[in-house]
Amino acid sequence: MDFTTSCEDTKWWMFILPTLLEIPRSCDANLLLLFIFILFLGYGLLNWACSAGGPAWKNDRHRMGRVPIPGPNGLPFFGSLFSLSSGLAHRTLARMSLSHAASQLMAFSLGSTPVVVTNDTHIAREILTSPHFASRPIKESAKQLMFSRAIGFAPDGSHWRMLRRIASTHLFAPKRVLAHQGVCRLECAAMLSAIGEEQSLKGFVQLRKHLQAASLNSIMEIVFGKRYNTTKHDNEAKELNELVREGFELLGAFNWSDHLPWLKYFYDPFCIQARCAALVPRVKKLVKEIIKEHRSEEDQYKVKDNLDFVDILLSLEGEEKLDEDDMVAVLWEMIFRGTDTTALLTEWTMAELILNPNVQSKLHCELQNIVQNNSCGLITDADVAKSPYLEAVVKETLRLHPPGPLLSWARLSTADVPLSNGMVIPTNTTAMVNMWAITHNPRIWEDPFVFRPERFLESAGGINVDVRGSDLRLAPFGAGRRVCPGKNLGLASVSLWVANLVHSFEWIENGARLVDLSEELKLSCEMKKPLSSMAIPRAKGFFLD
Ligand code: HEM
Repeated sequence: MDFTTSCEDTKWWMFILPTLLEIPRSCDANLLLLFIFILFLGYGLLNWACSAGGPAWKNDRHRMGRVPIPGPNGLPFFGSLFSLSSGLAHRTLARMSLSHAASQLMAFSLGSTPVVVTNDTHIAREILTSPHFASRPIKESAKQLMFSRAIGFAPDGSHWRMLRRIASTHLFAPKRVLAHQGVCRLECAAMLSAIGEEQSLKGFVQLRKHLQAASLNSIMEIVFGKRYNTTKHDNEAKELNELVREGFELLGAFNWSDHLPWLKYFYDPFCIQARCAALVPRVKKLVKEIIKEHRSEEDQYKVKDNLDFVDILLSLEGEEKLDEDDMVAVLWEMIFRGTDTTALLTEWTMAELILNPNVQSKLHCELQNIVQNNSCGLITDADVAKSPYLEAVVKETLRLHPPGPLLSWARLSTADVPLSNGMVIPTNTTAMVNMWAITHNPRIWEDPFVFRPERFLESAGGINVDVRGSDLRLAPFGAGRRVCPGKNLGLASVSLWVANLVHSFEWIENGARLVDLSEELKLSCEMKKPLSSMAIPRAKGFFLD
């Protein structure tokens, strides 16, 4: 059936509708309103009925290429909003793609937002590396929380390129990541000590809060040059913790009015606008205070050898010089992005190691062999680099539990983009890559739901996959020019922490609270039930100094 013709053929009804309804000239306001409503409804129903992909794909936008993009119609006006506003969107989308035979590309509507999603490595590469997908759609909360001025949401252009260059050179370059490892090691030692204490006091450990404290402290030291004691009563640390948590909640919340713009005048169930408006002045106050402290030591950053990111931003000259609000946005984003992902990836890894004690013992053995002659007790970055099994364990966790199953932040097309499969993604379309569906595809990964690090060990017949964006079978950090700039820092921190956690303790399932791998999708995908486990010290005392 040709939908185009049927659509055009039916539209003439809208023009004779008033005659059919025989509206008298003197109709009262109520009748007029009813008439407008019927017209609106009729128009919505027509658009919905005629477009694969739902109401946002009206005017046959899904048919712009040689091959039309398949997808569900969803509901009139709302499209697939109800299916995707809660729960695990990556799993729902994977199911929807399957039922519409749309694994290469599926079109759907989130209210008035046209969206495509792919589960295919080739199409994913085309989207992620296309210069016409180098911008992102921005949520209202992200805009209000100043993220449009920072790297993650800044539109493709000279400002974004400059920010990225500054961050890549001064924060994420391999030399800088190596320099940051001293900080991560310090935080790691403090974390091990706190874990040992909790185990001896309670007989079990709730790991998440230790990981969150370690990652927040590390990133604070790298970015602000400040070390907080989040476990003690430090008011600034408490305030910072609250700001980060509130920000996560606001950015992670599904905001209906992002997709139904008219709704913001009537309905804001999570009070997102009001909460953002209350959060921004608190963030500005805290970050500006830190900038002020750095300014008062201005001549020092010219002679300090280990500069933090505030020092770097303050030292910029000429066209690179940022105004204070831009600096606040960039610094705030780094704290934000650097805290959550590393902590939750470490938690997932430890959960898998507890459920797979044979993998944990094998990893422990390898680490033991590496650090035989190491007297300091802690595993160092140099040791980590010698452990292929550790690398395989982290990769396997990234495959089974990618922290951003839909690559966290989507992309936006800035032109009509023809794909190699004959489909065309029209301009102004939100594009997502379902990395979770790719990493669980049985045609790509044997036994995709089984935790088996050996699949990444060449010595055991496995494959060597680069997770940094060049191989789309496993690209948890995205790919292309907007690939995660913090990937090396993230991987280095997670590897160091996992190595030390396993080297210092034997992790055993807590009989009273079994490990539950249920997911919860917020800004990132985390364990729904925080991990609780027994951590039995392997050697007495060294981490309690
Ligand atoms: C395990 C750790 C991490 C994971 C899994 C992760 C994942 C991601 C993903 C999937 C993206 C989107 C990429 C794309 O669109 O192609 C991203 C972007 C980004 N990430 Fe990460 N990330 C991690 C750690 C970090 C860290 C430690 C930082 C900074 C301290 C960071 C900063 C950023 C920034 C600034 C962007 C936006 C880049 C842009 O739009 O140009 N990430 N990350």
